[in-house]
Amino acid sequence: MSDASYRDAIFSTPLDRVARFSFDEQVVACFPDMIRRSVPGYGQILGMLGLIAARHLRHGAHVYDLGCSLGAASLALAGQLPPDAFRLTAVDISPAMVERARETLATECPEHAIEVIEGDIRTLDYRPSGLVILNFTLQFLPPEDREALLTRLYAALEPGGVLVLSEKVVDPDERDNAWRVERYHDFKRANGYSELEISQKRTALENVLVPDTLEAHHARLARAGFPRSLTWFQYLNFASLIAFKEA
Ligand SMILES: C[S@@+](CC[C@H](N)C(=O)[O-])C[C@H]1O[C@@H](n2cnc3c(N)ncnc32)[C@H](O)[C@@H]1O
Ligand SMILES: O=C(O)C(=O)C[C@]1(C(=O)O)C=C[C@@H](O)C=C1
Repeated sequence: MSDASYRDAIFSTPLDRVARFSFDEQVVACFPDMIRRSVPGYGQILGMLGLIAARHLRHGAHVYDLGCSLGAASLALAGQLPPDAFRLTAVDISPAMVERARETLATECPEHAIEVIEGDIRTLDYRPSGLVILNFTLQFLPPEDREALLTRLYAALEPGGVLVLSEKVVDPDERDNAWRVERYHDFKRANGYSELEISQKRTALENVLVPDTLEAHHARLARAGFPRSLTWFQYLNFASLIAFKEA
């Protein structure tokens, strides 16, 4: 997938006006490089999805990859589980993402039953599923729409089903939060991003990516119906949670 990807240089030159970040063709063209250089632990999280599925997924159960972008989470599952282990629906609202994800998944894992659909995950009709993946997607929904989606996903999960939720997070302690964000910017610099790129992207993401605290995530998952959730991964201000439906 990354073979056809360009290096992310979107925010490398000064922009008169930094537009709101959007998942358009320009982002699609460099997305694998952008997300790998911008999300600490991204590869490790993808690597765990197959192991989580192997432990929690009933053979042949349905999986959703919501806000799939180029299908990296679906691809990770297909790389780790045989074709008869699951069926999967990957969904994204960006036509440019969906087009590329379709091509990639058809080429890379033709044996697996994976469909890619263009749609809004807030209004989709969900079928009974064993695993739902929200890998850095919920953070892009308006905060007021998040609980309703999780409530619908809880209802769609089969007994024993699990939801994996990866997010950029904020720390409620101002000093701790500042430390994490500063080290995150160091992480970006170490990955080749300039001060200009870091600051212009930050502006572009304002009010587009609205992060919650881990506490807010766990409380919201509980209100949505999940009796238990835990944070299984954290790297600076990026985390992944798993929420369980009772068996
Ligand atoms: C950071 S990317 C997700 C990365 C991807 N899950 C991965 O693991 O590589 C967020 C994605 O969510 C999608 N998205 C945002 N709002 C959405 C919505 N309401 N319905 C469906 N997809 C949405 C965006 O188009 C974008 O592709
Ligand atoms: O670059 C940042 O500051 C990010 O928050 C990274 C992040 C994300 O968390 O989704 C933001 C937008 C792109 O989708 C890729 C990664």
